[in-house]
Amino acid sequence: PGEAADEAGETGPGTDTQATESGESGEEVEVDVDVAVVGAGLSGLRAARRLQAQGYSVAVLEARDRVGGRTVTTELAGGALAEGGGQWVGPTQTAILELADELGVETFPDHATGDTVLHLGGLTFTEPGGVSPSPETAATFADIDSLAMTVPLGAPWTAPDAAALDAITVAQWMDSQDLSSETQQALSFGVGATLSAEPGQLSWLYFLYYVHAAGSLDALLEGAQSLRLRGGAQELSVRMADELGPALWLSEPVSTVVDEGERVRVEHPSGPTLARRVIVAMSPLDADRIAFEPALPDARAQLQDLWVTAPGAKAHLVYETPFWREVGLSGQAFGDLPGVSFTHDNSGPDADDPGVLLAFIEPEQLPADADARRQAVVDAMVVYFGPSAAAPLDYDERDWGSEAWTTGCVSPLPPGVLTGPGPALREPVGRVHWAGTETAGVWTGYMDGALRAGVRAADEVAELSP
Ligand SMILES: Cc1cc2nc3c(=O)[nH]c(=O)nc-3n(C[C@H](O)[C@H](O)[C@H](O)COP(=O)(O)OP(=O)(O)OC[C@H]3O[C@@H](n4cnc5c(N)ncnc54)[C@H](O)[C@@H]3O)c2cc1C
Ligand SMILES: [Mg+2]
Repeated sequence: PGEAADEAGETGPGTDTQATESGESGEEVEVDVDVAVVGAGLSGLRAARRLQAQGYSVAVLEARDRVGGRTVTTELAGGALAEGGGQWVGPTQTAILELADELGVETFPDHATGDTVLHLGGLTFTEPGGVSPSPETAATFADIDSLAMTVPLGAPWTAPDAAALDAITVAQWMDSQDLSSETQQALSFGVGATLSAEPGQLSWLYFLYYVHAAGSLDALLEGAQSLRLRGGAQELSVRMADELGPALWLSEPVSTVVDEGERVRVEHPSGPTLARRVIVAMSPLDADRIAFEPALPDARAQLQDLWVTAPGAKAHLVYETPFWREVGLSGQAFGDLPGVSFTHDNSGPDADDPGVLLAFIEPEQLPADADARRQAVVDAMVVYFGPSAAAPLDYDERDWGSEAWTTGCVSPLPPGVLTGPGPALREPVGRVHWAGTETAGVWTGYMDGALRAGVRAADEVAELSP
């Protein structure tokens, strides 16, 4: 980037001052910034941070009035925090651990010691946490790990037998094996916990790709949930945003991206922003709500049309203390109560922090009225943890199914997508590049993958010296 580009970075988009540099054809091309990044989730912010550090001018355009995308932290009574979106990290998620370190955000161990509450068919009982799987389950998981390693990171469509693996669901694969019901349940639980899907919905190839991207099934089901971030996961985005300064534009939904050949015109309420290149940093389904001119190539358009995301919702209940710990409970409960099937201890790291119970809820199974829904969640907590749960100091709910700018949390792809238009996932279209956790080869679907994708997209753009 030249000096002119740096100047444009100081003034930001939508101003009269424009940088002028030679375009590829030798003609002068006017732009506001070198790179426009659409979306201020972890991926877009990471890309912008990297480009800015290398001297490129950037403008980050975010639809919401906040940064963080699928991570959002809300302060509740007593200073308790609700983690409305992504929250857990693990020891092999080095991209996020390194960034947290760089930004001064500490990690702390997730609390999961103690007995688990099970409530099934009207009966409540407890089970020691950390029960080890049967030898058969362990052997099946090891087989799945080996098969997953044959699926190339970032290019699952090139796996040997990709077409056959992508033609069946996880359920069909399970049926083809001679698995005990315990192993089937363990795998079904894993599919539900990681991708909010039933085994009958999910492509077998996609699941193997997800396992390889995480390193192993154990990394996916255990490791990925072992640490949390002090101050909440959104803090990473808030700190990256602080450093970006005026290059960040909130409440600026991008409606249209016009590739004019030597520059891109990005339309948003106080735009347009003119950039040499654009990084669209969101899931393919969210990107599908932006109009692209000229029209996207067939494969990319088809990918966006076929992409699937699963909604998800979390409720947080604040108590004076984590009272369940005193009676040896972990705060984890699994049960068949409608709409509240899983809970977790989401208290803060310090001894005097209030107690926080997180409930993964299914809003469609709960009353539509907000007060009645809250009461139903509280009632479920009483069933799981006793009368001490009856009067929370505070309550927070986040339903991603009703958020304007996010279609869903994770992407449970059905058969046929990866081996269909899959290769269009990361393929730049003219001057438009793609980030977002869905494009990550390592830890795809996770916050760590979002950061890796941001770095990769930034390097892709820098390599072309925009
Ligand atoms: C409930 C839930 C629980 C999760 N749990 C975990 C977990 O424990 N650990 C983990 O690692 N991951 C978890 N995840 C996944 C993790 O949050 C995501 O992988 C990650 O945050 C994605 O980051 P991203 O930047 O790729 O996308 P996003 O965060 O989705 O960012 C996209 C951004 O683009 C913006 N945008 C959309 N459309 C436009 C437009 N037209 N113009 C401008 N801006 C636009 C959006 O507002 C958003 O800010 C969870 C997600 C959810 C929802
Ligand atoms: Mg479309």
